[in-house]
Amino acid sequence: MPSIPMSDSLSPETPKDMLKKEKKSKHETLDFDSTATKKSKKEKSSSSKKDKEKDKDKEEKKKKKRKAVDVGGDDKSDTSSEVVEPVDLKPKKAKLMEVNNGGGEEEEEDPNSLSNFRISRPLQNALISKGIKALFPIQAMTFNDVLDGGDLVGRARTGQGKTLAFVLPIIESLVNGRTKSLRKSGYGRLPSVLILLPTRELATQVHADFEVYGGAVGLTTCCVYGGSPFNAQINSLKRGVDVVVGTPGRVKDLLEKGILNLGSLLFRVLDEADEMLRMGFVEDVELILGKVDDVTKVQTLLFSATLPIWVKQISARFLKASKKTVDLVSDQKMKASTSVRHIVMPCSASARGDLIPDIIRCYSSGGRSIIFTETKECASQLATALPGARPLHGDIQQSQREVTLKGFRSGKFMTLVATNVAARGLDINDVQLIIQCEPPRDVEAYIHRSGRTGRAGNTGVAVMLYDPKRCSVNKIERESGVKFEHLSAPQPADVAKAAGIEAAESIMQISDSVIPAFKNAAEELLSTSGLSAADILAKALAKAAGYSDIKERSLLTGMEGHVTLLLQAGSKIYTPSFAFSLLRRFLPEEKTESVKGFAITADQNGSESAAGVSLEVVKTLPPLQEKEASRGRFGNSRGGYGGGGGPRFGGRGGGGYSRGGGYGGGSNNRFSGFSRGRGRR
Ligand SMILES: Nc1ncnc2c1ncn2[C@@H]1O[C@H](COP(=O)(O)OP(=O)(O)OP(=O)(O)O)[C@@H](O)[C@H]1O
Repeated sequence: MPSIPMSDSLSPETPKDMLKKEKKSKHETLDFDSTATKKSKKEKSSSSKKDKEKDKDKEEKKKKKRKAVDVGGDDKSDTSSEVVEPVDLKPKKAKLMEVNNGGGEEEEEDPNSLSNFRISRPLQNALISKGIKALFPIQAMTFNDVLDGGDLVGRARTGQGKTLAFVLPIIESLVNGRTKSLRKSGYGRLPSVLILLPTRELATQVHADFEVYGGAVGLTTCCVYGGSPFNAQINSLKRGVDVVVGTPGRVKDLLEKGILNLGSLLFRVLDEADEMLRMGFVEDVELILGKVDDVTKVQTLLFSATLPIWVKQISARFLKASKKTVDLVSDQKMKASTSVRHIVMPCSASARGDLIPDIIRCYSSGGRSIIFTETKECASQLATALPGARPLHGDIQQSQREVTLKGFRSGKFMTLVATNVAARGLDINDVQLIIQCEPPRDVEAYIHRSGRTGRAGNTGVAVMLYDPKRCSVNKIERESGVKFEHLSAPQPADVAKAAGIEAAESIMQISDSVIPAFKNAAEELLSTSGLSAADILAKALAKAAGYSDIKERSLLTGMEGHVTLLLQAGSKIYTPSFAFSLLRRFLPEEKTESVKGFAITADQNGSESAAGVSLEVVKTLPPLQEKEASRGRFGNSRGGYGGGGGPRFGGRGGGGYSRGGGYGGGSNNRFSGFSRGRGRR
């Protein structure tokens, strides 16, 4: 859809007969409305209260899983991500009737509860101390096979517990199971387990899991990755460890130096195998796997989000023919997390800095946010621009990366701006919001980035920004199986309303002791300002919330100081120049001059009943024609979307115009634009 940007020069003297009352858009449901969201949240919570009365215990358990974010309004079913048989991570309840004191009482038992698996008491205790009482499906479906010695290829969506799917049966096997007698012990022992992961951050994370759960049963673990000194790793390996977790490059180095010896290996695990391929670790991985002489003595487990040809080849070459494949994604359409609300929002690169804080305000529920950028420079710049944010990318020294991740995990700061270095596997508590500054190059990156939220059965929100004039979200939507919610940028006024409520709450918490000191000034203001007490208080709340002015924001680009208009005509609008000719016909030249860009709406087959031309301010963005569809037709057009130099259309947002007759016949085509608003924040 061509978009018409308009400057605040749209004068009030626009002919009255041209003005048309703002129509209620049929796309209104897409608009961000913080008050509506709040209302639906309240409604939702009140209905859950009723449920609670019915079954208090049940609801209590549910509440533990359902964290602060309410991801859906009442209309969620229309627009939210497609849910394809989500793997239910909540405890399953097989109900057993038991007679107790003469009365029937229901006792609930989870078939995946820890006690139903061959997990020793100390390990069970360690799991329970971390809040884990039952195995997740990928764990339950693989535990016995791994414990009994089988090779395995495992696949499950992000955040569904793939790590413990190998950590737990390996530990149990080494301590109580099949490999107990084979495991080396004593000073200088060779490792029994090798885990390969693509990044240092992931290696550190998996190492931490082995420390907690393996440590509980007396196993020691060492983590080896590049960018950190060799000495500590060498000393640890010389002393002897049971488990080595590392990245392929450093593991290979240690093997070649003769420091790491895989002669006693009982288990090897490739985690995020497809990412190791993508990162170019093919040769290293193959070399490392080839170091084991007798593969019959080693159990090999492979976990991967996708199964590209190399991963299949690796599994054919290095896993036993009897291997089992447990694939909880398989050919299901929905590859991304089903507990995440997937949103796409038009936004130009230059508007990101202003828009992102508002997105965080609207969608993070006060939790952590991770923002993904395509480049390291962009991550650094954005982290500098956003208050309280820190960058994480490959050019940052390893020691600093560790400090940053630690600070983010511990809540020292709540916004991380990262490149794909943080896309895979990172498991950070309470990440409520993922923002992707632009669509990633491949669908896997989308799946993994958005999978940093909505983990372990919790919910989350993933917002992907895109510039409709540069790219499309169709490919990612098609390949990930996600059904995106198309929302436009939250309007600063809506965000400010929510901020005002928070500011009012915080004002009420201020001690009465301040009143005497400020009362005179307040009374003076009241008597001299000419404003009502409510107006003055509104300004004070705005100040407390950090607002000094409020601008409108383009629905097409997220740019502040712009308003989006919708132009409709009774005949097809193929080019911006035709749209401009329409505008010129009805509006003064200076109005058309202020148009800053265009996009063509998707509904090419408009209503034939449209009698003439209308121009109106829109509150919600109608679906846009996809970039692929418009390429060629508008690519070289004069005054294209967001471009300068094209014909312009001036105007201040508000109202619109229409004129009957004129363009009869043909379908009703739409042409929307944005114009400068007035306010300033
Ligand atoms: N059985 C369980 N019960 C409760 N929480 C669990 C269970 N298993 C794992 N978790 C938690 O779920 C979270 C996600 O687990 P994990 O990081 O292993 O997921 P993943 O499938 O490897 O995700 P990704 O594909 O993103 O790497 C972790 O915080 C983990 O502690």
